Amino acid sequence: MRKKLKLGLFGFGCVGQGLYHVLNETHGSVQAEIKKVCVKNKTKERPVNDNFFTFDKDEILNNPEIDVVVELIDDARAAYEIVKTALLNGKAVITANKRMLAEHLQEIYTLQQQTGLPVLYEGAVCGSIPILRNLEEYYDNDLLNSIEGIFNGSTNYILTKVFEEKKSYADALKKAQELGFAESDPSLDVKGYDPKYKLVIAIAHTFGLFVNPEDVINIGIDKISDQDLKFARDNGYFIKLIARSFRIQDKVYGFVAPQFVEATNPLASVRNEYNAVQVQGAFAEKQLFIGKGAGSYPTGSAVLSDISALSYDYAYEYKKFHQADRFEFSNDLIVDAHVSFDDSIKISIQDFEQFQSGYAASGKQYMVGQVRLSKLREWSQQDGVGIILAQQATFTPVASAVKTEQAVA
Ligand SMILES: NC(=O)C1=CN([C@@H]2O[C@H](COP(=O)(O)OP(=O)(O)OC[C@H]3O[C@@H](n4cnc5c(N)ncnc54)[C@H](OP(=O)(O)O)[C@@H]3O)[C@@H](O)[C@H]2O)C=CC1
Ligand SMILES: N[C@@H](CC=O)C(=O)O
Repeated sequence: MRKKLKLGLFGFGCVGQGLYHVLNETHGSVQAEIKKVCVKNKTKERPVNDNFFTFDKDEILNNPEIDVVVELIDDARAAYEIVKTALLNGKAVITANKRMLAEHLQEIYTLQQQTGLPVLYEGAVCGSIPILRNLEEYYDNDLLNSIEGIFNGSTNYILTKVFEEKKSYADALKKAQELGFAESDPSLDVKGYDPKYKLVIAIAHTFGLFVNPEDVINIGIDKISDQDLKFARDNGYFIKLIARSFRIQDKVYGFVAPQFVEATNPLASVRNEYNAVQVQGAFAEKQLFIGKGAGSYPTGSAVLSDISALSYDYAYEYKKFHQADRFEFSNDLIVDAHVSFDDSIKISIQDFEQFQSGYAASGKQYMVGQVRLSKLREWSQQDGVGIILAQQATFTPVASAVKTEQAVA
C-alpha cells in the first residue's frame, strides 16, 4: 500500500517551483500534498497564494502533520540544520543540495541509521538522470570499476555555446543563470566545485567510500582560453568538464577537470545542460546514462521520483558501504595534461614526470606531458595557469610509475 505523504517544502525557486508544477501535473498518481512552503525573502512576489508560505522554519519542522521535509534551498549551511532537525523530529527528508550532502554525507548516513528515517537525494546528482537508485539497486552485485561523465549542466551549456556558437563566456554564463541552471554562486559551477560535490556523493554509492570534498581535486572551465578553443577546433576535439572516479586495486581515485575529447567520444555529443554518466562494471562493462542535468522541471521530476519512492518506504541501503571490500581514497596519480601559463609563472620541464612538448606564443607558455595530480592542484589554484587533460589521457598510480622506473634502471 502506498502512503499519502504530507510534505513541508523549503525553497520555492527554480527547483521548488519545478517540483510544485510536476507534482500538480501528475494529477494524484503520486499521493502527496504540499502543506506549507518555507522561503526567506519577505518582499518577493510569489506565483501562488501567500497563505501557502511561511518564513518560520519551525512551522514545518515542528508540525506533527508533516511527515516529509523536502529541502530545496540554495544555502548549504541552513540546509544542513533543516535536514538534521527534520530527522531528529521524526520526518523523512528529500534534498537536492549536493554541497550540503557532500560536506555531511557520513553524518547524514549515521543520522539515518540512528533515526531509522530515510534521506533521498536523486535530484542532487546529475538532475534528471536516475543514477543513485541504479547504483544502489541495479548495480548492487556488480563490481564497479569506474563512474565518470559530465556532472554539471551550466558548464556544459557554457562550453557548448562558446565552442559551437562562438558566444562569449560571459554571455553564456549569464544565460545559464537566467535559465536557472547555475548555482546562486556560479563560481561553484565554473570552478568545478558543483560537479565535485556530485562526484563525492556518487563515490559513496559506487565504492562505499565517504570522501571529504576537500580531498578531491577540482579544476574548472574558468581558465580555458581562446587559444585552447583554437587548439581543440584545429585538432577536431571538444572540451568537456569531466568528473571521474575509478578504482585501481584497493585505491579509489577521483577528480574533476576539463579534458579534450575526440568527436567519436560519446561525451562529445552531450550538449547544453545535458549531463552524462558512464558506469563501468566488471561484468556489465560500459553503460551510459544521458539526461538533463539542470533546470526546473528535470530536477523537479527527480525530486518527484524520490517522493514516489518514499510513498513505498524506499531508503538507500548504502549497499557498497556494507560490502566487504574496503577502499582507500588517493590522489597519488600521474595524468597527461596540457598546461598553459603566463610568462611570469615558474613552471618548468622538471615539474613534469614525463615532458612531451612545449612552445611559447603571445606571452604564454604551453607544456604537455605527464604530471602528478597534486602538482595540478597546486597550479590550478594560481591565477594565470590553465589546465586541460589530454584526449585519451592515461592515469597511472604514482607507486606503479616508480616501480616501472626502478625496473627500467
Ligand atoms: N537549479 C538547478 O538546476 C538545480 C539545483 N539544485 C539544487 O537545488 C537547490 C535549490 O536550487 P534552486 O532552486 O536553483 O535555487 P534558487 O535560488 O532558485 O531558489 C532558492 C530558494 O531557497 C529559498 N531559501 C534560501 N535560503 C533559505 C532559508 N534559509 N530558509 C528558507 N528558504 C530559503 C529562497 O527563498 P526566496 O524565494 O525567499 O528567495 C528560494 O526560494 C540548491 O541546493 C541547488 O544546488 C540541484 C539540481 C539542479
Ligand atoms: N548548477 C548545477 C545545477 C544542477 O545540479 C548545474 O549546472 O549542473
